[in-house]
Amino acid sequence: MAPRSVPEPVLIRGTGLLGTSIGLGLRSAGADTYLSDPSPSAQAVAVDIGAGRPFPGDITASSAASAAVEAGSTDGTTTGAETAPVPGVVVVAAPPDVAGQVVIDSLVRFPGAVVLDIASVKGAIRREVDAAVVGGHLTPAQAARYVGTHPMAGRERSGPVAARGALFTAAPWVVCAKEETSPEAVSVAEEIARVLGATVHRMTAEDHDASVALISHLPQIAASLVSSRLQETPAQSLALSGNGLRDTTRIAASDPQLWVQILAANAPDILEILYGVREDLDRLIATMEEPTAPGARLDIAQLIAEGNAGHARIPGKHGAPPQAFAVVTVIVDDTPGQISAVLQDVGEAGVNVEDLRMDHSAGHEVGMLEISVLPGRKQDLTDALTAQGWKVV
Ligand SMILES: NC(=O)c1ccc[n+]([C@@H]2O[C@H](COP(=O)([O-])OP(=O)(O)OC[C@H]3O[C@@H](n4cnc5c(N)ncnc54)[C@H](O)[C@@H]3O)[C@@H](O)[C@H]2O)c1
Ligand SMILES: O=C(O)C(=O)C[C@]1(C(=O)O)C=C[C@@H](O)C=C1
Repeated sequence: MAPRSVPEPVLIRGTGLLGTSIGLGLRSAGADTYLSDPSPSAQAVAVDIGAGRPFPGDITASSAASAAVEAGSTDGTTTGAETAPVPGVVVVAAPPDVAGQVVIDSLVRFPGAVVLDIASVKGAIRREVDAAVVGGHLTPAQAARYVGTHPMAGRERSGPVAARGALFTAAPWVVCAKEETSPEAVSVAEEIARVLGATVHRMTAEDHDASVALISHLPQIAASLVSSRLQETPAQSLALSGNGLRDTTRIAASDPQLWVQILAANAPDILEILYGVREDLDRLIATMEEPTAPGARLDIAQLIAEGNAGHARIPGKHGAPPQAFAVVTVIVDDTPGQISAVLQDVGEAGVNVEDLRMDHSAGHEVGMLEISVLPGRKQDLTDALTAQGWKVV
């Protein structure tokens, strides 16, 4: 059964982490999805995972591999003889540096379809589409079917194997329409975001790019800079790693290929922020060079306090104001079935899990399951789990 106001079928161009996650989410909402990727293996994995059917015919780069698929000589799922369906929506989930071209190609190739992209930087693609109109490659009516969007959810891994249908649940999803954008295209883009469980935020491409420079691109740079210090670190130092390091470096594992495109496409906005960071860093270095000088400790305290103030402004779950959840930490054996057994008991105690994370301490065969709950429920949960024989710390 099709979700309300998402015209089917939905064609997803680019079946990596994001495209496959969108396919999985839409499929579980009952939508009919087709998949296309110039990498035959990325497309085949996405199909196998259940994100949709292969789109018949070759709409990717005219590579030998895709020609072979058209001739029906690979896995047999696609043949040149099959009639290509007419998509109602095209979701472009290709890397940022080709997303603009794939958007333009989709607007021309599929005359009735709403076309949206989900690339991490919006201004550059908007400018490519506008330039195609000025250059006569697109009509204004074709360009009006395009909506730039950006789900603020992802992972530090790429490719379809890392995909999750629930990736977008409760995440912000930015929709960047222009005055000329057709209202139908905007409502289709917003409905897709909602069907996938996200919360829609409307803004201009310029405001979006300035925002993500700070809330997404700076954190990536910071994680990479911190982690790059670890390259020559002796193993005995790394063995002491705790949550401080893990919390600040998870996204340092991200794909360099993707991030070189994101950072290059948003360089002016990122630079503004980096200048500010450089000032703070210079101030800290000067202070640390003479840590006992009068005022030095106050300077350090101020820097940490400024961090406290900024951190306190990060919104909480579902975009709500930050809320301090209480954490109940349970020690579990590092064996299959332990986490589900704890969660079963949490459910039976009638306590809602607001957040969940698992930590392993180096060299120990146990894990620490951190269950975030509303502060008023902490004691109830601690008592209930202790009564069930769990070790709560
Ligand atoms: N990774 C994240 O956390 C994240 C979050 C939000 C948005 N995005 C955006 O989503 C898009 C995809 O990122 P990803 O993380 O899924 O990357 P990915 O590397 O996992 O997947 C990209 C896929 O696009 C395919 N591709 C390459 N050229 C193509 C073309 N011309 N036409 C169609 N497909 C093509 C690749 O073969 C690959 O399978 C990017 O624009 C990225 O900025 C990423
Ligand atoms: O959490 C992650 O691993 C992400 O990659 C998420 C994240 C982000 O910065 O929030 C990264 C880049 C995307 O454009 C959108 C989302």
